[in-house]
Amino acid sequence: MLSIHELSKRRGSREILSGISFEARPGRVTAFLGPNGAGKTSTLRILLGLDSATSGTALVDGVPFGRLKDPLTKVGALLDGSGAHRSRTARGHLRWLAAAGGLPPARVAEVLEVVGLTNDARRRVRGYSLGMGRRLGLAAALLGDPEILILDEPVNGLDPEGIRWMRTFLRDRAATGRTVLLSSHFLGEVAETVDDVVVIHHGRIVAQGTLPEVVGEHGSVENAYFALTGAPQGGPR
Ligand SMILES: Nc1ncnc2c1ncn2[C@@H]1O[C@H](COP(=O)(O)OP(=O)(O)OP(=O)(O)O)[C@@H](O)[C@H]1O
Repeated sequence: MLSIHELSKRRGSREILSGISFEARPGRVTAFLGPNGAGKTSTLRILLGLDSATSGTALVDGVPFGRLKDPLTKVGALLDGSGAHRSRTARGHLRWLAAAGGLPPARVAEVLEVVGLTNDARRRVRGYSLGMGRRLGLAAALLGDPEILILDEPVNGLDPEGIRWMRTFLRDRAATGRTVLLSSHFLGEVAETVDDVVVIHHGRIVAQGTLPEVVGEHGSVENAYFALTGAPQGGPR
C-alpha cells in the first residue's frame, strides 16, 4: 500500500505540491494523471526517497522508502529512461543490479524473458530504441519481484504491441494482489487498464476515486480529464 498524506513541496518561492493525499492499494492499478508540470514525477520521486517533501508524508506500507528493510522486494520503480549506461549490455546492467541488491543471478534471465528482451540481452544499450529502453527499465524494476510497482509513463515509447503487452502485464500484477501506481498521458490506455484514478493539477489533487467514480457523468476519462484540468482540447496548455 502506498499512502501519501498532506504532501507539500516547495522549490524556491514556488509550491509545486500542495497538501496532496491519496492511496494506491494492493490488487489495484492506480493511474496518476495530470498535465505537464502538474507534479506527478515530483510526487513519485518523493515516494521513492529520491527527493524530500517540505511537509507531509509519503509511505510504503507505513514507512518512508528509505527505512524499508528490503526495498528491492518491496518496491520496483521505473522513472526516466532505462537507467543503464549506454556502453553496457542489458544483461550486464541487470547482472550488476542483481549483485548489488543481493538477488540471485538467475533472476536476470527471468526478467529479460518477462519483458521480451531475451534476444537483445547481449546488445549494448546505446543501440536500443526508446521502447526497448523502457522494457529494460521495467526489467530492472522487476528484479526483486516486488509487491509494489511505481511506473512513470510506462507506455511511453512502446509500440502498439508493447502497449497491449504492458496492459496485460499490469493487470496480471494487480490480479496477484500486488500494487501498481503509474503516471500516464495516454488517457485511452488508462481507461482500459486501471481501477483507480488520481488527477493532479497545479500541484493539487482535483479528483480521485475508482475509474467509474472519476469518469462520472463526463462519459469518458478523456472528457473528465479535460473538465478537471481545464486543459484546452486539441492542444497544449
Ligand atoms: N529539479 C527541479 N527544479 C525546479 N523545479 C522543478 C524541478 N523538477 C520539477 N520542477 C517543477 O515542478 C513542477 C512539477 O514538475 P513534475 O516534473 O513533477 O511534473 P509532471 O506532472 O511529472 O510533468 P510531466 O507530465 O511533464 O512529466 C513543474 O512546475 C516543474 O517545472
